[in-house]
Amino acid sequence: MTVQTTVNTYFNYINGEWTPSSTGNVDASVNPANKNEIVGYVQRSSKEDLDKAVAAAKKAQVQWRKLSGPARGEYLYKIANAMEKRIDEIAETMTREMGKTLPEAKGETARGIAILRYYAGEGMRKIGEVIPSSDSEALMFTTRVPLGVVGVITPWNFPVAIPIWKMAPALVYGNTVVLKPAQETAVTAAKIIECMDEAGLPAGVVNMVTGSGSVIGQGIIDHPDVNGITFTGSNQVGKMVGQGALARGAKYQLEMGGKNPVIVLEDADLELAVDATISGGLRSTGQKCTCTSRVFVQRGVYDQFKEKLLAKIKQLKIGNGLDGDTWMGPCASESQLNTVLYYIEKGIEEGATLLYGGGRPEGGEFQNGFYVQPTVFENVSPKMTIAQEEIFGPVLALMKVDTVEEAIALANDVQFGLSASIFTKDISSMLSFINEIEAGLVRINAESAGVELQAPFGGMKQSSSHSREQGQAAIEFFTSIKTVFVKA
Ligand SMILES: NC(=O)C1=CN([C@@H]2O[C@H](COP(=O)(O)OP(=O)(O)OC[C@H]3O[C@@H](n4cnc5c(N)ncnc54)[C@H](O)[C@@H]3O)[C@@H](O)[C@H]2O)C=CC1
Ligand SMILES: O=C(O)CCC(=O)C(=O)O
Repeated sequence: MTVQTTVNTYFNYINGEWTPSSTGNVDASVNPANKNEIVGYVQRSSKEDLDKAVAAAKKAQVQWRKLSGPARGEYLYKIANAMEKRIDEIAETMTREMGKTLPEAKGETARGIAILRYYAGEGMRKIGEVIPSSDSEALMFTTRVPLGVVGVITPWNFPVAIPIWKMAPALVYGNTVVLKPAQETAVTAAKIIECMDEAGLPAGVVNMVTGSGSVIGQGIIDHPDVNGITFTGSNQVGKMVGQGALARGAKYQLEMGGKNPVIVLEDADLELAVDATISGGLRSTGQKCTCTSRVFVQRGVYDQFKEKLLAKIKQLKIGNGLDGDTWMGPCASESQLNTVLYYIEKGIEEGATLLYGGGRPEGGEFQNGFYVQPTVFENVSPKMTIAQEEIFGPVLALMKVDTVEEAIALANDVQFGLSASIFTKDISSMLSFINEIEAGLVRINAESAGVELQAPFGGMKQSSSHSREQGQAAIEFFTSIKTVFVKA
């Protein structure tokens, strides 16, 4: 057992001040690689704390929206610089709090910095266009205005990138923010906010309130002064956010689950397909909404693909994400581990064949962490639970197909439509896939996970609210268009 000497307590950030919750209660954020290690204590806040944060954001918005886009962008550059100085500390905190490996955590933090710089630049780009009026003496154009106060509700799987890809565009387009990060990764979130504070962001422009989803998340949904809500997380909660926001006329944006397919055709580069399936399915312990979970392999290469896949998976080193040779860390929490184990049991119960993994690794350092083995099933039929529901763990379901048409039809036979990949050299198979696949991210000869910050991100069907985040698409959510007609 690790002996800890000091464990920091992290406060809410309200109106530019680090503020303890009025409840006096805190939650321990634990290290999923070693549940005896507490990474920090975070506030278990009340509706009263949230009300203060929303009031601060509302007040600050009056001045913040008056700044020019380039001036707001300058603040984002400063935040990026502050984060860059602390990249190692933030990445290490993320690994200790959430479990992903240190290189992944560092990559994610670097991505957060790049996102801030991207949106800093967006502060200088156009926000409207001139449209010819039918009146030749009039000027007609569009401009954009901020929504006001934006509630940002985020999950634990990308504790830096997701809050930043929501907050950076919110801010640059003139909104103020109340962030409610996942309680599981609230220490990492506090470190991002510390960088915002160090960058001298005016008081109230960004606020953070930590606590339970049912109190603080629901409080954001219901708050009359929160004008827009951007959410990433489970479908169940996403629907509550959407319905609650709609009921009071607030704007909302939801990014939710995936059940992402990979199709491997007979002409595929099998080494590439195997590596991409492993990376797309098992990196971050399968805890990405873009993770590969179903693999449709054409009959002629099925056995070869399976053998290569299993041989490589057997080599993967599971362990603490801080250890240099670890490839896959633990699940992010005990509850996520239990969810993954539940789905593995369900797969076995419903008659799928377990090819590899299926349980918790035993012995030594694994005893105190939320570890699970990478797991591969075959003989999975399309209606089985493990072929339909999001698992959010390192579990792959292999399915044999005869044709590309069959593969695409089965790939589409789920409620989700986030990301999808195909491995082939045949241009007509690629084109059928691009046209027919029901997914917001369509990937050819590349893994299903992998998002570029300058491109639109979002899903079809039940994976999102049909909106897109990131890149220039973000302006659509974080602003309202005004169509202006001017006649002298
Ligand atoms: N699409 C994605 O990126 C993610 C999907 N998930 C899926 O969700 C499952 C459960 O993970 P959770 O962390 O429990 O996700 P969740 O949807 O419960 O949590 C996401 C965020 O919503 C907040 N929240 C929870 N209840 C709320 C409520 N009633 N009102 C408003 N906000 C609320 C949480 O505190 C957190 O900040 C995972 O197993 C996975 O399948 C989880 C995280 C990310
Ligand atoms: O794959 C990525 O980088 C982003 C995935 C994502 O948005 C998520 O898992 O919530």
